[in-house]
Amino acid sequence: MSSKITIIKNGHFLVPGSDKPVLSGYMTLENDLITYIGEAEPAVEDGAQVVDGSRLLFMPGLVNTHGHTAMSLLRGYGDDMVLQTWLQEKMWPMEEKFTGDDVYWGTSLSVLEMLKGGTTTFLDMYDHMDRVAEVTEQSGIRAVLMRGVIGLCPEEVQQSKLAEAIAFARNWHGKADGRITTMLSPHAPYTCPPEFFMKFVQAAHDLDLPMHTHMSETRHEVEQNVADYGLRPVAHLEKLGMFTRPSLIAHGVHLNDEEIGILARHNVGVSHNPGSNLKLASGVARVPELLRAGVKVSLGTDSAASNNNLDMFEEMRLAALIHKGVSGDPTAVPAPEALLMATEYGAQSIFLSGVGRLAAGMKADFIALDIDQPHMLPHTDLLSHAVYSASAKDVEHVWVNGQQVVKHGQCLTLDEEAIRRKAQETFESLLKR
Ligand SMILES: N[C@@H](CCSC[C@H]1O[C@@H](n2cnc3c(=O)[nH]cnc32)[C@H](O)[C@@H]1O)C(=O)O
Ligand SMILES: [Zn+2]
Repeated sequence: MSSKITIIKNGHFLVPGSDKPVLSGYMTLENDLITYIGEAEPAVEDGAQVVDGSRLLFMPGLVNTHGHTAMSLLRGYGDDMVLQTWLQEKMWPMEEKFTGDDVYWGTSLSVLEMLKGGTTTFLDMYDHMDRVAEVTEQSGIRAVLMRGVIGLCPEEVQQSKLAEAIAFARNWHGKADGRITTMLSPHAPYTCPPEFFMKFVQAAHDLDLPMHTHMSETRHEVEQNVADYGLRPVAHLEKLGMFTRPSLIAHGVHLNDEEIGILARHNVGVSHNPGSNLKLASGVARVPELLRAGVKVSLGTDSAASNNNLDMFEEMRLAALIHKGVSGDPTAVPAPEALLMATEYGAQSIFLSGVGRLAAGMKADFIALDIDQPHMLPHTDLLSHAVYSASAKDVEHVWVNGQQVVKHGQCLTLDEEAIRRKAQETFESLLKR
């Protein structure tokens, strides 16, 4: 098969953390990989597709490291309540009715929103995961998928959920041209009893897979964990062996210094979800302290039912702003760090190598923003604009694994009209069931 070669000319490219964080020049792609990025014009081969990059800002695709995509169907269905009430009174009763088809359409809605908004990789912890994998295959997006498991049920049900999680992780790891990888994810220490949680740890060892869970999201959770097990959640999960596996925890809002030390020592990543944490009044995670301790902090939206959108630009901006406000230090989480959290650190924290940065040899997962709009001018510092001024609506083009999936704001891989109609119909039918 002949190679597909693309050259982007006269663009601006974001390379946070490098000597030239805003580079003006050229980028070339060959099939699924970036083969060159630099100021000098590379030789163009015959038959290469040429993209005019002027008026566009190219940056790595955003990596959303925590979410429950099908819950977009419940966007706006439970606002202004704390986590436990929101879960028990609003989310769980509705989710109990979700069929595979519902998850298919809810996930399609989310993936459409994410791709159009510049997210090229997402993590999903949910149910009916075969259908989530199906949407991932069709849409061209990259995903780290796992069957989330709540263990507040009889032992036989626990066992069958665990078996399902294992089968899913085994079947789909490396599928869709390598765009899908898998992990194992007990939902949370407060929904999975210790012996059950440990079965996931054992399975993760057997399958050599990383682990993911919700942890230390609310003060109530921490107090309850101490009351039930005599330990705060971090020490509890350490004791259950989770951190003997490569791990990522979602939220980590309520952590003391000792716990931050434990996470750093075991190289455990934290998916920071500022929008969801603010909306559910869970609190503000100690991100500057986590970063200072060397913990890999990435960004996630959580579901659209607690956010209420999947705009990773908003998450990046929130992360860059709230920690300044809370600490009184304007240098807390500066723009390049927020951008790294949304890209390179994100990829690393979900164990994807070769994703998250514009560099030769990396996967061609990148996006282009329209920088000709009033809120993106003048071009003082385009990296600053990407973090402090931009939003999902500015995304003009998106490539994943070398394939263009969004062109001039239109998704090329999904049937947008069908998704719009089905999302509305599905929500209405859920209300009647
Ligand atoms: N229904 C599954 C479990 C699904 S895992 C994903 C779960 O996470 C829940 N969820 C969504 N956001 C949050 C959050 O911020 N904290 C804790 N749980 C959440 C969501 O309602 C969903 O039930 C079972 O059979 O065991
Ligand atoms: Zn969650």
